Amino acid sequence: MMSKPLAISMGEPAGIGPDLILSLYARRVELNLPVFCVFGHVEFLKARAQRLGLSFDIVATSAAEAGAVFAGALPVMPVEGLVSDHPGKASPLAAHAVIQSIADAVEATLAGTCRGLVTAPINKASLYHAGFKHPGHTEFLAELCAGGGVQKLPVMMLAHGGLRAVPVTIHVPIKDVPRLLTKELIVETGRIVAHDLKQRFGIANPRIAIAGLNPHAGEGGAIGREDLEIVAPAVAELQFELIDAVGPLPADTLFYPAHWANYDAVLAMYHDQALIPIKTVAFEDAVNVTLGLPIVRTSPDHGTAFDLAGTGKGSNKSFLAAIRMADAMTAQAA
Ligand SMILES: NC(=O)C1=CN([C@@H]2O[C@H](COP(=O)(O)OP(=O)(O)OC[C@H]3O[C@@H](n4cnc5c(N)ncnc54)[C@H](O)[C@@H]3O)[C@@H](O)[C@H]2O)C=CC1
Ligand SMILES: NCC(=O)COP(=O)(O)O
Repeated sequence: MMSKPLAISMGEPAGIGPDLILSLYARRVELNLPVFCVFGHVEFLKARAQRLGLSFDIVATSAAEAGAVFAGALPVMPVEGLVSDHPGKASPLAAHAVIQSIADAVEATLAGTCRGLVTAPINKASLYHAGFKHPGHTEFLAELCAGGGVQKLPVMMLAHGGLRAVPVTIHVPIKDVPRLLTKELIVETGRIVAHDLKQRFGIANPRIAIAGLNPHAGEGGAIGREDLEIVAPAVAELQFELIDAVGPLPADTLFYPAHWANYDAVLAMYHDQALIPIKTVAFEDAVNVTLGLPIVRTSPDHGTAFDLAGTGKGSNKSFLAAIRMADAMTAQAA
């Protein structure tokens, strides 16, 4: 039986994502890549491949046929739109196709035609003209997966080996973090992380460290009261639910290797508190994985890298790691 493909959304056409998809496909045999299909614009992908000096067939097909096609040609689930090959120059005209490729890829994954989703980076600013209302994939995927019903809380996790960092608040202005950080949000995030580390990463009893919001986790209330009044009660609630959580711990020393090695995941209180440490130690290798959804979704940890798009000089290691992680997480459905 043909193995089910992973779905890959093409991402921002002016960015590095299409380059990495194409260059990885070119090395599919050497890298022993699992079957994947790209949700994207066929003529654009052909033009970018030509620009990069990559020569292989790119064919419009269906996800059901991807397994049969993959060895000889890159299978593409076509999206329509005005997508042109201008590396580094985002065009709002392409926005519709970029959004549609994500929506189609999610639909195919929810339907079980594809077994998991890997997204290439998007440039949100150029999507807003087309009505995109989300600060990132994470929030958009939660809406798509809800299908008009009640949305689940999507949880962002950046992972490399045993280092896993989760921002509790995600794409929000830093000034809003103290207001948005609630005991309920921390507890629900902790529950989802504990659940998905068990179910999707095979960790029987996940140990979760919870960072404080303030310097020194508030120093007993002297440097901000959120750690006493919000974070500590959330940790107590998680412990009451028999989740192995500790905190609030001072965030500045939490990512010292000998320290984080004691934990399977670190819950950080805001985006940069989680992402700066992991991107500093593992920018080329870390993977962004969304927890709490009915589908598996991974992506490289980096963005559109307009400065490198179309040059062939970008590293494809994080993208490769994202494919490998989605493959491993969905192996039972292959
Ligand atoms: N999952 C997604 O869709 C993501 C999208 N973005 C978007 O990407 C855009 C650009 O964001 P930036 O903060 O500039 O981050 P970026 O990751 O695109 O670039 C930051 C720096 O890292 C370098 N870099 C990035 N990827 C690389 C690679 N594969 N190999 C070698 N060097 C690489 C770039 O050349 C640049 O110097 C923004 O619109 C942002 O929203 C950012 C992160 C994730
Ligand atoms: N910095 C990571 C990031 O912004 C990725 O967001 P998303 O598009 O995966 O939600």
